[in-house]
Amino acid sequence: MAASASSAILKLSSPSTTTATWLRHRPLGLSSLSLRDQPRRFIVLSMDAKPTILVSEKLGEAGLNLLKEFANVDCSYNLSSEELCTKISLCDALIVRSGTKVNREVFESSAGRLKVVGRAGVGIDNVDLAAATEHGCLVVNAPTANTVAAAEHGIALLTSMARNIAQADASVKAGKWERNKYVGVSLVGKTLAVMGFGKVGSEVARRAKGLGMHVIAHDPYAPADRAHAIGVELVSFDMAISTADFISLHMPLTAATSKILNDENFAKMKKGVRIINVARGGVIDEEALVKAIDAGIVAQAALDVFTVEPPPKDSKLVQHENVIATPHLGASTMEAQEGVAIEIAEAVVGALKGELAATAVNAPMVPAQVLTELKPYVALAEKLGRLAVQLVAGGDGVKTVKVTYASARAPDDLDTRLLRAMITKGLIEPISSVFVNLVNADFTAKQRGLRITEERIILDGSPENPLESVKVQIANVESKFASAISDSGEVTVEGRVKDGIPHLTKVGSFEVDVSLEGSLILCRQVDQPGMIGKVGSILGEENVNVSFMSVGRIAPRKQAVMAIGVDEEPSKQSLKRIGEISAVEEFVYLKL
Ligand SMILES: NC(=O)c1ccc[n+]([C@@H]2O[C@H](COP(=O)([O-])OP(=O)(O)OC[C@H]3O[C@@H](n4cnc5c(N)ncnc54)[C@H](O)[C@@H]3O)[C@@H](O)[C@H]2O)c1
Ligand SMILES: O=C(O)[C@H](O)COP(=O)(O)O
Repeated sequence: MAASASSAILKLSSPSTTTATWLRHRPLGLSSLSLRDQPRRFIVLSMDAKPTILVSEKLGEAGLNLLKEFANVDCSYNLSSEELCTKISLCDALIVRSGTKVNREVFESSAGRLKVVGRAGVGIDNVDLAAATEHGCLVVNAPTANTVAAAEHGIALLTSMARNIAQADASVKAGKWERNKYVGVSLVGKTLAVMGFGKVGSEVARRAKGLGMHVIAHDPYAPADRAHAIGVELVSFDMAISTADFISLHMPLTAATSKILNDENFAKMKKGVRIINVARGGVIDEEALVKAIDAGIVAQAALDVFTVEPPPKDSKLVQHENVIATPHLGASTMEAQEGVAIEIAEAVVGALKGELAATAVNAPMVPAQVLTELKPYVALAEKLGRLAVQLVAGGDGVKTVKVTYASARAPDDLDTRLLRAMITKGLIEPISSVFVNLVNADFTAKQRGLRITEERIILDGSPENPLESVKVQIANVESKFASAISDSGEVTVEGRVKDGIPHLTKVGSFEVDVSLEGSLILCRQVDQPGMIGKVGSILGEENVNVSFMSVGRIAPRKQAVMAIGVDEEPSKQSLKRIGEISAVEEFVYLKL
């Protein structure tokens, strides 16, 4: 195919604006339909019916009020898993604390309607993140509002364990006066090992220093200077557990931390060590802990969290006289619960409105100002993906896609994750029943064996706009519109944003200029007078409004590609008549 040439533009009506689609979902009220049955039109939720938010555990009043301003709120506590699965198909968002298991079945039962899971707290080990991501469901948490409450509870357990407060209180209430039995141990000068030096761990460390303790910490990912700043030394795991008089656990429950305190590690501890756990029950092998207490290795344990919550009534661990227990109260202060409720309500409402959440757990975080700037480019990216895949003969063969961004911005000043996700959405949705958004785009591409590579072209000049152009190329495929194959052999479409509107500027090697709205007809023809009129009158006869027309040609009277934007879908008969115009060599109709 010859190189590109000049392009003539004929603007016929003014285009309307498009809306960013990073978390677009299927329309409300269609949850009972299968994915395949559902229309391929996506809407931004806030523009349509009021969403429904299910709150499955007690949430602070201030948060509930925020939710109610925006959505129908269903507060249904203590649901069985079956009840949750039944309700979820009618909900757009779910808000939980640690007591609700949001497993794969929940996402499957939602049939695609659930867009956001909000965890009103830190730990997300009760949410199946992989399943959420696969279903394109965003998970957000409230990571900061209960930090101080958890740290204070850790210190409360530490001090009350050291002075036998719980046992002594029970004894006095039972009418006894056992002053010799409840002699405690002092904290000052003792070594506390903080395992997990994150938000809660560092606050515990700070407070323990105030009690005169020597504080060390183990955290493979914590920066040493943050620890030094509060006078804490970061040490190895073995050093921490073998030198400590008190061990306080503050790491998340992950595959790596599951049962990290086990027989082997209890054996390394100092005899008489005391353990505090306000993290997650699963980080301790509870049977091993009972054995370690019975063997005198562990003198006492103070536990707020358990592998199974609530623990069985006859739990040896809970019943042990050297163990004090609280029912997962770390985050339960009035202040923390109000804070958590507001934090999660804002995150969930924001996500439902299509804003990117700062506390997203399973999606890349794109700051709001970047999102605003990228909005028209997001629409462009999705449309280029849709066009490119529809130009492929038998779209299923699409495996290798190259995206080229031309920009005057420095490489680290352009976040392309959102654009890549939207190109992926555009590439996959027209040829499948899969729904793609920012959350599941990379996963879905990988699952379908779609390899997307990205390249940057750095342009000279002032970087007023984030991007000059975006080019999408699909390699190793045939096209149903041969002119869409560029000189280098790929199906190629290129576009840019003009006055906030996405435009198609190149097809194959032909330059065109057509605003990307409605649908598009591409025709290759021998350039000659009267072509625009002929096509325009066929469409006009059936009242199809032409929004844009542009002709890109190699040279006068040689081959040209005409791009025609149409507001309505032309009938098959009209398309056939366009194809029958003698100068038309090939044509294709593409839905945007
Ligand atoms: N009991 C409660 O009510 C309550 C309240 C709040 C938080 N929590 C729990 O406390 C834990 C900490 O919460 P946070 O807000 O401080 O989280 P955080 O993410 O700020 O801190 C966790 C820290 O653990 C570290 N870590 C990860 N793997 C580790 C490992 N193998 N060994 C040592 N450190 C490791 C991380 O680097 C991080 O610094 C979480 O499990 C959370 O669910 C419980
Ligand atoms: O991870 C957390 O935030 C805490 O464990 C609090 O859990 P809760 O919200 O169930 O009290």
